[in-house]
Amino acid sequence: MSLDYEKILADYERAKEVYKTFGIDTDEVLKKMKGISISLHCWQGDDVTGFEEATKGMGGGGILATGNYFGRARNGDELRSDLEFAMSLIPGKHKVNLHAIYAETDGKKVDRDELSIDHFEKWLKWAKEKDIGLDFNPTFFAHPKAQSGYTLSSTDKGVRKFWIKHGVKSREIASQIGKELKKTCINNIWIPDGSKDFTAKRYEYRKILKESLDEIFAASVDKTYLVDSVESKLFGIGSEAFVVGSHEFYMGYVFTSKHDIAICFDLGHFHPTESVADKISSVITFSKKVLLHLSRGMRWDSDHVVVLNDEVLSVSQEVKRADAFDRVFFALDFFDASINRITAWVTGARSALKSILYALLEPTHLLNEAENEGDFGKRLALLEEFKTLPFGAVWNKFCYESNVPVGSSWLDKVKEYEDKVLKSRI
Ligand SMILES: C[C@H](O)[C@H](O)[C@@H](O)C(=O)CO
Ligand SMILES: [Mn+2]
Repeated sequence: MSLDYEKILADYERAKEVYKTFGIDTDEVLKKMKGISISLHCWQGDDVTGFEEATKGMGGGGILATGNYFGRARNGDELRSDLEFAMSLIPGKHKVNLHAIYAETDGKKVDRDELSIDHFEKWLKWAKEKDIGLDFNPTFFAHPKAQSGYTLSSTDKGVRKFWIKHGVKSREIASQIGKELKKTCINNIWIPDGSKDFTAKRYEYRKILKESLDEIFAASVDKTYLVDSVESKLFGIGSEAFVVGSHEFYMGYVFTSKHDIAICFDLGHFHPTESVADKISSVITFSKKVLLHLSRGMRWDSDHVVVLNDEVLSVSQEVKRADAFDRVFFALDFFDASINRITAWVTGARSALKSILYALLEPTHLLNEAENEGDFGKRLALLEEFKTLPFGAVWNKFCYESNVPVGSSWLDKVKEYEDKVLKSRI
């Protein structure tokens, strides 16, 4: 269903008046929205397969994309074309998040410890053409040297050395990507290390991980555009009893390191009743940057497509209430192979952006006023009133102004692309 411009505009003008009575200038909010970018994870497009011939389908590290929908991107050109198409349906200008396994090596075997910026030339050229930023992730899974379940915390010196070198190379690549594009490039380290069952060696593994990270971060790289970050996890498939890189471990690490390292919170990496939204203000109090991996855990870290749920909304509200959009970076992290992968990207990205818009439209000053007056009933009542403000009309205007389909009409375009492009990949 699409709406015509006059209707979008009329609805918007009415919404603008309503928000004005609550002290919110919707035109200003729309201006802010145009400057907000989220990082689209390339791995939704191919079920985290990557382009390395030797490791394709190897899996591991608890990364599991379930489903068998046709049309998975099989190479860089297909993945870029799918991303480009997805981005044409998402309002705003966004970044693309790469993993090291998306290197393009012209058929040559280049192991992860030998990767360089040259292997990402096509991505760079494409990003320059599109004037978009790229983020980066070393890939510490789906590799023979990760099959023991330990990488940077391995007790095997050879294995550890290999992964440290991969970590160093990845930082170099991310730094160069940032410099080439003149845009921040976040290099996020997530490792799968852990144990399926009880271990008596938790302390030993964590000491080793600390040493490995120290080596990776000691290597000098130009940080003009590079933001380092580390991502924790509570448990994973195959690491149910113990995860070396836990939340406490990384909190300790970033707060004691002399290097400037952000902390990454993945919404699927905590106990289901734990609120990631609540963690943001704690971390930024100490001037640390935060990377968010927006995801949707279904009973566990299942990496379902992001929807506009309470969790995602509260995360955006916390960032808005702290006015921290310059210190908190939004990225998507889910992989669903059971539905059209472009529908997955667009749904997740549009929902993430809706949460940000919803948060920016919140008359937070009225909540603060009520709280300062000690009128907590008013605070609660206002929160409830805000839920039915005409947010949808502002969202539609944002889509319209961004030249992307308004309403659900983007689904027709996905269907066309599916028929024309994806079906031929079967
Ligand atoms: C592929 C990603 O790097 C990965 O999903 C990681 O960020 C994660 O969340 C692992 O559970
Ligand atoms: Mn993640």
